[in-house]
Amino acid sequence: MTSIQHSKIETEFEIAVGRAKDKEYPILFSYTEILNNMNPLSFYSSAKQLFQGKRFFWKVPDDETIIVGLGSTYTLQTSLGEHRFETIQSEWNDLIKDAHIYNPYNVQGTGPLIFGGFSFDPDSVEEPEWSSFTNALFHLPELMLVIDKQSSYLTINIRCSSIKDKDRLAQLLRIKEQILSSSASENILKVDIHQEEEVNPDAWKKAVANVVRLLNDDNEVRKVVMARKMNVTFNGEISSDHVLNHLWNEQHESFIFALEWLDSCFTGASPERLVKKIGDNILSACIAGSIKRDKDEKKDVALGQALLNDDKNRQEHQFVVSMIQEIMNKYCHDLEIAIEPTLMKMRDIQHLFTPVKGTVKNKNTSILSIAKDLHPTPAMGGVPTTDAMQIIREVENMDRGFYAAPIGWLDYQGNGEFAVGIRSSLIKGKEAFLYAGCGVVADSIPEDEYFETRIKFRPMLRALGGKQL
Ligand SMILES: C=C(O[C@H]1C=CC=C(C(=O)O)[C@@H]1O)C(=O)O
Repeated sequence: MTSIQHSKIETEFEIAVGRAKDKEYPILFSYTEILNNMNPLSFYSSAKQLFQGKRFFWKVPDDETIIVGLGSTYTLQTSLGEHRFETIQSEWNDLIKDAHIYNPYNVQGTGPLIFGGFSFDPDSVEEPEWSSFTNALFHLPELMLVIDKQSSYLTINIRCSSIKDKDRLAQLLRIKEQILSSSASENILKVDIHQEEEVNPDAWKKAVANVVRLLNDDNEVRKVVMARKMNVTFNGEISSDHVLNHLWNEQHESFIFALEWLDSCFTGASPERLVKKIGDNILSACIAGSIKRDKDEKKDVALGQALLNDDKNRQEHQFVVSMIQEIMNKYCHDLEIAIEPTLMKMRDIQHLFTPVKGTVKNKNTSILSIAKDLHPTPAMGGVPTTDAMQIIREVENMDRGFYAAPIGWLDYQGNGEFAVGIRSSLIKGKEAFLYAGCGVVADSIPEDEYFETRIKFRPMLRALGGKQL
């Protein structure tokens, strides 16, 4: 940054401090500038010692938007389950209400933005690995890189109350210079797997069989998504840096995310967008119904055709379409939902996919309201939702934590995007906890569902250096 730009940021900072003094409470100062090209993984890794525990990474399919955050000038969180979406929205509104924002670029993601996620079920019994995560957790980063269609932008955020906070600004500017001049990237797996363990697979298959029985006996409950866990231990501390590198190299079609919090990192490569809101435009996606891939192209096409024509998978998928359609109709006009699903092909698996598009009826609708109403879709919970959630609590015997729940960002202009945190794991010290689930309906076969979840573990397991299941 040149000295002229330095003085510009200082001038803007002083305006923010002046406002904080007038208001007699801290004010958010946010300053965005354009950068020369910056490798997002280097950005994530380069100031690791300073920011570890408070970093995030977000990349959408085909690399169109990448957002990387370092540090947290403010952490928004709530341990309460009730009103957690509203709590985050109102805290965020309070933060940006009087903010002093310098952002001359009309580019998605630039300017102040919070990144984070929610737990799947606030009423589930907490397991120790998730103890530091609350029911909603978002970072407002101190330094943030946004890459949008090849251009890079840097946003600095500071909550300031007096001119003394200029020291933090000076520090962040120094750190920024160091980051921009370094080319740190940690792409080599430095630790080895000590042990890989699928947690109680036989008990899980029995639980699936019990749920299938229940679905056949009960006229009300139609679908329950059942998930299971793998525990992987390493001979050293595992870091999200190299895991992200692997995911990026291998999962181009996915949303790649990492949310660090203290000693843990929730990370994954999800195919599934929950909701995106840019201006008045809303996007969502119905993804449910799965089959494996085959290296032989002809066999792969045949598998895809079999999936498209399979009644059980079409039923699983239709539950998701109906629910998302109902919710989106509440918020949107001009709703467009394809009549027939198509195939979404990922490296390890293919899914039935129906895209959803609409225009928001009320300009002031918060993306968090839509996310709240959509969560959990029948691709993550079941039908009807309340019964399915209760069954999951009773039979799954596991704390899903942030797995299968909304993860993503929202900005100061009401834009944002959330995916569902599947194909994911929680990394903590020398351990990683991997999660995978599948839709169980009346004619599900437990052994097939078990095999499907094995496939769904693969992207994460490979990124961690594990043996192919
Ligand atoms: C719950 C998961 O997948 C969901 C998303 C796509 C397809 C699914 C299925 O075919 O069952 C699941 O509903 C998971 O990957 O852990």
